Amino acid sequence: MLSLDVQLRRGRFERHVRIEDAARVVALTGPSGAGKTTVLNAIAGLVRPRAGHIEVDGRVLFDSARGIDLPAHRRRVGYVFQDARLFPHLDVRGNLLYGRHAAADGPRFEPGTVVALLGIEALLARPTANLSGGEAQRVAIGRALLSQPAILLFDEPLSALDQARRKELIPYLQRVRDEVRLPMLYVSHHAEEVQQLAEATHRLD
Ligand SMILES: Nc1ncnc2c1ncn2[C@@H]1O[C@H](COP(=O)(O)OP(=O)(O)OP(=O)(O)O)[C@@H](O)[C@H]1O
Repeated sequence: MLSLDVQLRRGRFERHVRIEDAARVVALTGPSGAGKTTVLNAIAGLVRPRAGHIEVDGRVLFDSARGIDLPAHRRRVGYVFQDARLFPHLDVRGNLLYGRHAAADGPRFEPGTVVALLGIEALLARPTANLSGGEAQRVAIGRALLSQPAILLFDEPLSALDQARRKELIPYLQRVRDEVRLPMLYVSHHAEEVQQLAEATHRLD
């Protein structure tokens, strides 16, 4: 699970955030500019907190008092953004395998399992340019899983989709939640989405 207690600063924005929750799937909500993306970026190692600590399942990613600050590529964070951010020069298979890592203790997520979980078998040879928004997000989630993450971060992954596509993607997110059983931090503005996906909610005001 996630244990985070950090002092964040981005330009003139400064705030303290503490998330200690026994729940495995936590939604992060709050108004625009409250710092939700900054929290995700701090966990991913893309923003350095001024002070504090970040732990995932007891593994320390950052601890200012102990001088620990793992580089982003060693944090084992799977990050899914609003837009899928797929590589346009690679087909779906190439995107899935791009960030593939063999974890030291053997890969936990295999391509075949991940492809089946997300229902993307038929897309493997497709270029990414003509995927629908929902298909692209499923590929982005698959790519994140194949990097063998210890935690999944979602930054409003449904917000670029229309209502119908949102409804289509929710069951896949629920399957990921229930079958891969990783800690998840899920940023969303939508109460209904939060209620369908998260076990607990942490609000930044
Ligand atoms: N690189 C940066 N330089 C300066 N200020 C920044 C930078 N990145 C973010 N900020 C500021 O930090 C604050 C928090 O931004 P952040 O993107 O984390 O908010 P958010 O809660 O995710 O908002 P939204 O819901 O609109 O995505 C904002 O005031 C933003 O302007």
